[in-house]
Amino acid sequence: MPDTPAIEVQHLTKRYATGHTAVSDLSLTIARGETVALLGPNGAGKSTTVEVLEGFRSRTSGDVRVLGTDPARATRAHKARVGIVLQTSAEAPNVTVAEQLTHFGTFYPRSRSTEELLTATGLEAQRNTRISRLSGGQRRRVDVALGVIGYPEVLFLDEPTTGFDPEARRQFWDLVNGIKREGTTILLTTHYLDEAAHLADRAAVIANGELRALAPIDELGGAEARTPRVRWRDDDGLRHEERTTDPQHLVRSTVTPMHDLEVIRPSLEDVYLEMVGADA
Ligand SMILES: Nc1ncnc2c1ncn2[C@@H]1O[C@H](COP(=O)(O)OP(=O)(O)OP(=O)(O)O)[C@@H](O)[C@H]1O
Repeated sequence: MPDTPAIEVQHLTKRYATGHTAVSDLSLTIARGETVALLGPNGAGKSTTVEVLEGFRSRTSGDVRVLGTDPARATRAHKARVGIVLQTSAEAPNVTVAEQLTHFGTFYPRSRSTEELLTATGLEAQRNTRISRLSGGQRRRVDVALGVIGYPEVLFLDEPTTGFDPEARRQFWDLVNGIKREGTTILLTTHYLDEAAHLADRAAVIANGELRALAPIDELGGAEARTPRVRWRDDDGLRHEERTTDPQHLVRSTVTPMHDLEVIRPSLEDVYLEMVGADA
């Protein structure tokens, strides 16, 4: 059924045994081939949501489908269509990179060759290196190689570049963009807004277990949130602030002196922080 959305979440609620509601009435639909970034402060409910979608966690109520299947009732055939890159890696430390990739390939009905994966992840030079000897960034690449080994139609990436240096992060983005171009649907959890801006078609902002926004990154918060602000002090030292799409006009048409004049264009971070408010 190619018309089925890749991911469909309707009114998902998860209440833990502690009584804490981690996710509350969350609904979102992700089309096939789309990359969506899940953003939100610590404790917002991102991991809980993703774990329900991965089939690792039960839900209290609501309907969830991944490739048309309820992950709570997933068969082996369904699991083979989904790639998961968790925050913590599960590789065997004493085998080499090539051995690990070849071994995992046997778990899938159709798998990428070890050579293709080594090239795609830039790990050719480490093919005979034991996993325990890899740097954190190299290990993360192995994680991703294992996540995409079975040609997944949906890929879950949970904070994939935490701890990366800026260059490694850029290389990793190239890798993910390549996977994206193959038509893979990606749900990416990240705390880096620049990562979301580079990789995602849309971002879902979650705070306090609730979906606050789901929109293309450059439309998050709506036009109002992106309207520039003009700030100044008058002769008496009083502060003024106005939002306007035409700061030049405002400045020209103000007849009284404007001191400490500033024009502030809200950044993605400003828009995000305003959206998550006191939860950040
Ligand atoms: N097993 C659990 N039992 C009880 N409460 C939990 C459990 N796991 C998570 N929580 C709580 O549910 C809320 C949401 O947690 P979750 O891990 O989904 O947030 P998150 O958005 O992924 O946060 P982070 O960005 O820190 O990873 C938090 O208040 C957390 O303390």
